Amino acid sequence: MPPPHPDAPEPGTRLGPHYHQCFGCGDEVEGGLRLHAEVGKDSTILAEFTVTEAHQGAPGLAHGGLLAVAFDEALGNTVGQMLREPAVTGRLETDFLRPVPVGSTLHIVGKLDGVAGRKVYASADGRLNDPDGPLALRARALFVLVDFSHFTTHGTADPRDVHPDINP
Ligand SMILES: CCCCCCCCCCCCCC(=O)SCCNC(=O)CCNC(=O)[C@H](O)C(C)(C)COP(=O)(O)OP(=O)(O)OC[C@H]1O[C@@H](n2cnc3c(N)ncnc32)[C@H](O)[C@@H]1OP(=O)(O)O
Repeated sequence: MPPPHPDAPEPGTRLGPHYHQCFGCGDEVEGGLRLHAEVGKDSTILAEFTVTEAHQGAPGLAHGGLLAVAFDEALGNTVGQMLREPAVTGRLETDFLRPVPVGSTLHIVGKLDGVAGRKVYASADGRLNDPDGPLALRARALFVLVDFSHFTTHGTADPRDVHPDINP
């Protein structure tokens, strides 16, 4: 494992949305997850979001795909903040261990597991209603480091939309 980038934010730093219209963390998306994140100890990212009625798959229960979005977001933040390089999800694997009811808050801890060339491995646990609550989900992901042009070539991004810190 490489050490975190020298410019990686310090533990305790609150991380705002990386993009205001991001479904995972944006504050301008109706029904979005509005996931909040901060830097934890030992190069972890602590993220949380509260399941609302907009996130249901069955009556009163969170949709599994939306829970996977939360992990994609938390893990993407872990990779991006700790390595300070743009990356995209190549693979995301999620174990659903317990149902997650509407109204509950999911507490996610993401960590880097390794880097091999452009491939970055990361994993996360999600606990119900308390950082020490019952384990509800586990996820593992492979992110691939990309040049910033990925977002301008394939998307409509103005660099400033994605993250002010990674403007060329
Ligand atoms: C900086 C500040 C940051 C701030 C925080 C930001 C927070 C952001 C939070 C956002 C969170 C949300 C985030 C989102 O939702 S990101 C949105 C969802 N993801 C995508 O749209 C990605 C779409 N895919 C692609 O663009 C390309 O396929 C990529 C770029 C991934 C690779 O195409 P590219 O042509 O560039 O590279 P390559 O094909 O030579 O592959 C390179 C290496 O990777 C390995 N590989 C690739 N795919 C897989 C796979 N599926 N399983 C296993 N391995 C895989 C591959 O074998 C090779 O390995 P090796 O042969 O070298 O050993």
